[in-house]
Parts: sequence; structure tokens; C-alpha cells
Amino acid sequence: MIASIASCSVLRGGVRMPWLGLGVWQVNNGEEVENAVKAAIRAGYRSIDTAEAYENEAGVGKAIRESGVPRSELFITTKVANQRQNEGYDSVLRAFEESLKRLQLDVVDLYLVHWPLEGKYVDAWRALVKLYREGRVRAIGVSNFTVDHLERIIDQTGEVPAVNQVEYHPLLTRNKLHNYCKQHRIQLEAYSPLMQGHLDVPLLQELGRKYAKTPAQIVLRWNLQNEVVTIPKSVREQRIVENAAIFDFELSDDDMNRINGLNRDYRFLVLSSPNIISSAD
Ligand SMILES: NC(=O)C1=CN([C@@H]2O[C@H](COP(=O)(O)OP(=O)(O)OC[C@H]3O[C@@H](n4cnc5c(N)ncnc54)[C@H](OP(=O)(O)O)[C@@H]3O)[C@@H](O)[C@H]2O)C=CC1
Ligand SMILES: O=C1CO[C@H](CO)[C@@H](O)[C@@H]1O
Repeated sequence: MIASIASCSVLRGGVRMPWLGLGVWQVNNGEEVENAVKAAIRAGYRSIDTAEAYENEAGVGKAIRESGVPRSELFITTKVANQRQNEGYDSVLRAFEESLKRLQLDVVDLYLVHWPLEGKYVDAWRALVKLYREGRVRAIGVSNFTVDHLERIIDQTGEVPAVNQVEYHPLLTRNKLHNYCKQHRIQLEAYSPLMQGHLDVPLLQELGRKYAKTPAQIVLRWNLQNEVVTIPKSVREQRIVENAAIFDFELSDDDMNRINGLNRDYRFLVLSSPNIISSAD
């Protein structure tokens, strides 16, 4: 039972990662992201998920400095942008230094390869392994990797990522990928856990009534009980608080299975770049 907002997954390598974090994609740098991050920290969140590509690392850095919470209690994730990966190994290392500067940090808790770019991602992973071995990041991982991508980086470098962050929600349960991650002790992390706000699913509403919770809370609790780290995004304080009120109830096995049964292999993230690989699993 994941008991509180302070509960963590223990990643390979021993680093503790909170089960719940705040996602900040599509949150403007400046006041919007600063207010969201501060509201989350006030509500007890200790993990923030940003990326070079979100162009709001500076605002995240400012907010965590001003939050009054010691740096050691926070877990900050960022990701190397595809463009830097495309430019190669050295550019990934430079991108990391630039992210650190914008975040005003000495160390990042989790650094991710944002997408597997064909012909590029193994080198990007090698750069992250170097940063990890030098102690510049506490944990390294990947995002949007399929089983094939994971097998390739493990075969070629011998280093297993601590985390794979992928789209995951009741309409996209990634069973094959999730099983592979469990077997290799790779923590699965759900992005777009709230289906980007498309929560008007009758079963989620029915369960909301049954447990006196909102559909968002039902979905996020389902993430936790499936042992998937989750990072819902909101810029509204009321929803940030709502999304964290998921540690005081438990879905029954039967209701977990009913939610698992909603899977349609349906993706909300529409990919547009031709340089990006869509995953089949
Ligand atoms: N690695 C990757 O490639 C990707 C990573 N991500 C990460 O995952 C995070 C979360 O995913 P994201 O795609 O943003 O989408 P989410 O599934 O978290 O949904 C966010 C949407 O839901 C709304 N919302 C939030 N809380 C509630 C609530 N309680 N009730 C109803 N609606 C709600 C938000 O609106 P409002 O803000 O107005 O409250 C927003 O429109 C991102 O912010 C990012 O950090 C996302 C996509 C890709
Ligand atoms: O994290 C992300 C948010 O959305 C972007 C698409 O516009 C993605 O490239 C990326 O994966």
C-alpha cells in the first residue's frame, strides 16, 4: 500500500523517487510555472517533471529555490531535447550543463532521453551513462522507449535505465512494456495519466461515486496500485490539491481489473515530427 504523498519508489541504484509528481508540459515559463510548482510543493508534492523542450526549466528552478523546501527533499526530472540528441553525444553533454544552469541546480535527480531517435539514441544514452558515473545526475532513464529500444541500449552499453516514462492511462496500459520493465527493474512512469483531461469515461465516473472521489483521483490511484509513478499536470491550485488526495483510499482488486479492462491501445499524444518513432508496444 502506497501510504502517503511522501512515499517513494526505490529505483535501481537506490535513489528514492516519489510516486506522485507534478508535470509541467504546456505551462508557460514565468509566473504560470512558478505558481504551479509552488502550489504543488505547498500541497506536499516533492517531485517535478520538466524538460528542455518545455522551455520552462528556469521558472521551475526559481520556484523550487523560493519554495523554502530544502533541495535534498525535492526530486527534479528533466529531459534532453530531441534536437540536441540529433546533434550527437557532445551536444547532449552540453545540453545537460545548460539545463542545470537554467534550473540553478548542481545535480539533477533524474535525467531522461526524451525520445528514441533512430541512429542517435544509443549515443545519447552513452552520454547519460557518463553523467551518471560522474555523479552529475542521481539517476538516469529514458522516455518513449519500447521493449526493442530498451533491449538495444542495454545490449550495447550494459547499463539498464532506472525509469521509462511513457504515455500510460486506462486507455493505454502497455502490458508488454510494463511486464518487461518489471522483469528488468525499470520503473514505469506514466505521462498524460489523466488522458490530457479526457476523463468523461462512464466507469471512472461510476467509481468516483462509489469511492467519493473524482475520476482524476480514481485514475491516479489506479496508477499507484499498478506501481506506476505518475505526474499529472495542472496549473490550478484546486486541481493540484485534488490530484494529490489519492493516498486515503484503496481500489478493490475487482475495480482495478475493471479499469485495466478499459485499455484500447489509444494514444492522446499526436506525433508530428518525422524524426520521431511511434511505438507499437
Ligand atoms: N515524456 C514525454 O514525452 C511526455 C511527458 N509528459 C509529462 O507528463 C505530464 C502530464 O501529462 P499531460 O500530457 O500534461 O497531461 P495530463 O494527463 O496530466 O492532463 C493534463 C490536463 O488535465 C487537466 N487536469 C488536471 N487535473 C485535472 C483534474 N483533477 N480534473 C480534470 N482535469 C484535470 C489539466 O488542465 P489544467 O492545467 O487547466 O488543470 C490539463 O488540461 C506533462 O505535464 C509532462 O510533464 C507529457 C507528455 C509527453
Ligand atoms: O514531452 C513532450 C510533450 O509533447 C511534445 C509534443 O509536442 C513531445 O515531443 C514531448 O514528448
